[in-house]
Amino acid sequence: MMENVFDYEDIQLIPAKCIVNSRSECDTSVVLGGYTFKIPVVPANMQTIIDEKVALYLAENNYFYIMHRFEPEARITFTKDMQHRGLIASISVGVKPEEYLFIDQLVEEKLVPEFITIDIAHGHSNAVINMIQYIKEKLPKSFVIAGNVGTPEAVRELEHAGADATKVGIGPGKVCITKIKTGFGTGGWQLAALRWCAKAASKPLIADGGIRTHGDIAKSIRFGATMVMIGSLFAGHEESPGVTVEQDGKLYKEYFGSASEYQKGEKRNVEGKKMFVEYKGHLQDTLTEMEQDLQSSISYAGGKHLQAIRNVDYVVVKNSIFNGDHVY
Ligand SMILES: NC(=O)C1=CN([C@@H]2O[C@H](COP(=O)(O)OP(=O)(O)OC[C@H]3O[C@@H](n4cnc5c(N)ncnc54)[C@H](OP(=O)(O)O)[C@@H]3O)[C@@H](O)[C@H]2O)C=CC1
Ligand SMILES: Nc1nc2c(ncn2[C@@H]2O[C@H](COP(=O)(O)O)[C@@H](O)[C@H]2O)c(=O)[nH]1
Repeated sequence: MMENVFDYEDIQLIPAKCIVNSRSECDTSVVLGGYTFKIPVVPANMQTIIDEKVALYLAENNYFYIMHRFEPEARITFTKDMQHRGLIASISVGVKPEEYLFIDQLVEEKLVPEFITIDIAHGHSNAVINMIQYIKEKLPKSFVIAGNVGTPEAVRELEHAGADATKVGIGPGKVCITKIKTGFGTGGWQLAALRWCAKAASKPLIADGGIRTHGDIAKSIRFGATMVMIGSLFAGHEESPGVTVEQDGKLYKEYFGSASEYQKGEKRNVEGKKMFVEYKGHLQDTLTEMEQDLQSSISYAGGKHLQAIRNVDYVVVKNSIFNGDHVY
């Protein structure tokens, strides 16, 4: 049994002496797969979070992106288009037999996506291990992100199979009902699970799900993440692909799980739900605010680079950091 578990809301990082005169001196950039990105954040590869337009915007502006896998036939054209523009191609795959044919098709067309993410709910499986090995054999230059996992054994096995990074988080997502329907996952202790996985990881970890505030990004870095994947905080933008609805004069955007009935088109093995989040303007405003908040985090960590956050002390303040306040 795991003891002393905690989640984002239970932790406060402890400030160290500031070494900058302005937060603008703090550098939030991160390197993944040999590419440098502006912030250690990637919008979730879900259909209400990213589409071709959002992917293009992110890539053109040096933000990491991962295109979803729910329009499988569009991926070849997408990869060609992005690379034709001199941008990275970062796509997702599943593990069913047709996905092996898709990898073969990439090879036939001499297309090598810079990033391929294997996007599966229970990533600690032979199905994912076999897919990692297949991609690494056929497209050795593609950077493979594999997941999702929630244990050090899983991180070790996927890294051993050839994954270049692993994605941690089973059940902490805002539209996730895995924890309720199956009793399993890292929901409620995602940050502690990340720390546990980080002890085994020899390659980058992506913390996926459960980020509710920008401070949670810094906390993820502190506990071992190189990057964080975020869904709900990106769902409410003008550019977000989810449908916009109006109720009582207020705008909302649709956000649904990749394992929801809405995504699957059927009620079979449903582990996700749909919700509406408040409309919050343009994507770039959120990205800029995330960058500024992270610059501030770095200054509190007493450094000039993200790495400084890794070294700070922390306290566990069980469920109390909001003091009854709302997040915003
Ligand atoms: N991060 C998270 O907590 C979660 C994320 N999701 C998201 O939902 C989407 C759908 O995920 P997923 O169902 O994995 O993908 P798929 O629907 O593509 O399923 C992939 C394959 O794995 C099998 N499979 C799925 N779950 C299990 C399991 N628990 N044990 C054994 N085999 C399994 C499926 O068969 P069969 O359906 O017949 O079992 C299928 O053959 C993904 O985008 C994923 O990221 C879903 C749940 C949790
Ligand atoms: N259990 C489920 N998890 C899902 C589903 N669709 C996506 N996800 C995961 O959630 C995160 C985003 O989390 P958020 O807290 O930032 O909103 C995403 O990246 C997936 O890993 C689903 O249907 N069921």
